[in-house]
Amino acid sequence: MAGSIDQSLIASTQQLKGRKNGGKGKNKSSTNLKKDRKEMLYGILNERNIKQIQFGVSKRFPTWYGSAVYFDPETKRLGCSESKGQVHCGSNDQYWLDTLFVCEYCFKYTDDQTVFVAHSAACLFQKRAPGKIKYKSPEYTIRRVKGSKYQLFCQCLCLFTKLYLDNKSMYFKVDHYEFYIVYETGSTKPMGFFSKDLVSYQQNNLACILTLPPYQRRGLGSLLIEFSYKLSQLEGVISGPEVPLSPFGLIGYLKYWSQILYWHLIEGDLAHFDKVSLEDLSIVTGMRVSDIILTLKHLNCIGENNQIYLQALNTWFKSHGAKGNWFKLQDEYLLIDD
Ligand SMILES: CC(=O)SCCNC(=O)CCNC(=O)[C@H](O)C(C)(C)COP(=O)(O)OP(=O)(O)OC[C@H]1O[C@@H](n2cnc3c(N)ncnc32)[C@H](O)[C@@H]1OP(=O)(O)O
Repeated sequence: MAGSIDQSLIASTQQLKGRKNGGKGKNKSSTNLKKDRKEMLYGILNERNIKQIQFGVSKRFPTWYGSAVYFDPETKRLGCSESKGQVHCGSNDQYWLDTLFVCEYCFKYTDDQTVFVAHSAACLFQKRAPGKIKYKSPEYTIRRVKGSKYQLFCQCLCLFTKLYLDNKSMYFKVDHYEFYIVYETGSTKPMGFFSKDLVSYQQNNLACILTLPPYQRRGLGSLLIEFSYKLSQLEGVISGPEVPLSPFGLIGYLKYWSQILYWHLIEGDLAHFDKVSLEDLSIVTGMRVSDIILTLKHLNCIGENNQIYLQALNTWFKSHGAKGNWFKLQDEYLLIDD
């Protein structure tokens, strides 16, 4: 049964590769052909085409964005066109599919509920999550999953992510990425992740981050961002996320960066300095100077000549009541030995 889910994915991957390597489009102008290819490759769609996700047996939620990558472009059917699943909407309808069933352990997908139920009961990742534990507190565990080792898992995760993130489009070439996946300690259900490009020329510490919709606004995004900085600091690099950030990415990062800057300037190691430069802040926090400036501007705490207004920073923090609970990550639970 699980094999049927695999076939679905593999079929759509092959179709995509076929397009990338030449496609068909015999009578189309080269501009249209280029546009078609790009859309196929990145799954770009202007509107949502899958109405909702059945995630595991008990969670159901809407998609945020469309993605063509799951589908055969001609039939708009999932993966290969032999699917016996749902009747797909007509070409005038917004939705190509009403419900995509996604395994909450491995992210394999199908449009056939029977296949899904059988797979859910047998999924190997339900018993044992992939990858190596890099952080384990009583509350949360973060595992590093190498794209080169768990290719299908990472590809399925990337495909799923596209439904919640418009501006990132890496699905199949996962070999050069590592994925850091957060679980509740003792559970094998992924709650969120970030990916990291192993050959990032900009030395980004994070390529893409997603907290799965049922688990958002619990501090997991902040935990993962903090972990990404911990990794880059251990590597001895000043770093930050790949840009552009999505609107939610920007909100999340600004909140995290504001807290970090506040802590270092008001409570931490820089609190007793008379004068602090942006470079000092960058060294201490591991943040890029550009991200520090962006954050201080957002907080209205930076003047001409990059002078930092500590009083304004204090006022901002008092009004936002974010005292205490500065760091979500606890160093004693880190398991980073390689
Ligand atoms: C480099 C990149 O990858 S950019 C792409 C970022 N990813 C995405 O846009 C994918 C879809 N979005 C998400 O997955 C999530 O919204 C994330 C990853 C951005 C944040 O994940 P979460 O686990 O919800 O973050 P967390 O709970 O730590 O929230 C951090 C802060 O972000 C802000 N925030 C997060 N979600 C929202 C929201 N829906 N509305 C308003 N503010 C929000 C809040 O300030 C929040 O703090 P608070 O809850 O104390 O007020």
